[in-house]
Amino acid sequence: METFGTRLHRAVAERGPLCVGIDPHPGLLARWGLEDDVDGLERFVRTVAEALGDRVAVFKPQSAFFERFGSRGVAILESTIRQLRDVGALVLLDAKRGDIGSTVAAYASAYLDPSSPMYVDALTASPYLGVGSLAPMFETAAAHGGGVFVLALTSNPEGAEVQRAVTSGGRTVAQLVIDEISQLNRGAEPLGSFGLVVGATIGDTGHDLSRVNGPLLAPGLGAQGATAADLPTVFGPNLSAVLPSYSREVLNAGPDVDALRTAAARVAADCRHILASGH
Ligand SMILES: O=c1ccn([C@@H]2O[C@H](COP(=O)(O)O)[C@@H](O)[C@H]2O)c(=O)[nH]1
Repeated sequence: METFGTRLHRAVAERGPLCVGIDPHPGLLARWGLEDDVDGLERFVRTVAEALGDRVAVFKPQSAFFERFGSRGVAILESTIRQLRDVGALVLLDAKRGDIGSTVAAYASAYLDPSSPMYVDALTASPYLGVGSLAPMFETAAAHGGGVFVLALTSNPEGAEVQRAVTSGGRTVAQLVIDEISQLNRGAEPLGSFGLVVGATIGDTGHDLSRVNGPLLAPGLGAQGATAADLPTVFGPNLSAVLPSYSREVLNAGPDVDALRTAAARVAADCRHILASGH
C-alpha cells in the first residue's frame, strides 16, 4: 500500500504544487449567478470539478459550506469527493476535527477508513485537545495510506494568542505540535503522511520546521492577503515541502470553465516559480 506522502509527492510531481479549496460561500454563489440553495451548491461544485479536476493535485473542500445545507449538502460533498478522486485528484477535507480519543476514533472511521462513504485522502485536524488525542486518526491514516494535516500556525490573526503561548516545557504550543508531527514522519520517504497547517499570512514564523519531513499546507494566499512572494519569508529553507492553497482567489474567476482554468494556472505558475527558486 502506498502512503499518503508518496501519493502526494507523485501528484505534485505530475500536476504541480497546488491545492484548490472548494469554499462555496453564499457571495460566490451569487457572483456565479446561482441561488444560495442545494441546486446552486451542486452546480458550483460540479463546475469546479469539471474545470479543474484533471489538472490540480489536491482539492480541499471546506466542509462547513456543505454542512450549511444539511444532509443534502453533505450528500453533495460525498459525491464531489468521489468525482474528484475518480479523475485522479487527491482530496483533503477541511473539517478541522478533534476531540477526546474515543470520539477521534469515530472521526477516523468516518473520513480515513476506505469503507466509509465519506472517505478522503486526508483530513485537517485540530490539536487543541492534545496532539496525543489525535492518535486514532494517525493510526487509521497510516493503516490505509491516508494523511492528516494538523493546525500549527494558522493564517488568521486570532490564532497566535493560543498557538504562540509558551507551554510548561518552554516550547510554544505550535512548536510542540510541530515536534510531535515531526516524530510521526521520521524516516519516511519521499515525504511523510502527516502534514501541518502554516498560514502564508504570518510572516517569519520564528519556529523550527526543519524536521517536519511532511507537507506544509499554506492557506491564506489570495483573499486573505498573502501572495506567493511571501512564502520564502514564512517557510525559509523548507519551501520544497509547501503545498500552497487558494480558495476564493481561484473560485472568483468562475463560473466560466476557461477562466477558472486560467486562474488556477496563474496561481500555480506564481507558486511554482517561487518554490522552485528556493528563496
Ligand atoms: O489557517 C488556516 C486553516 C484553514 N483555512 C481554510 O482555508 C480556506 C481559505 O480560503 P481562502 O478563500 O483562500 O481565504 C478556508 O476554507 C479556511 O477555512 C485558513 O484559511 N487558514
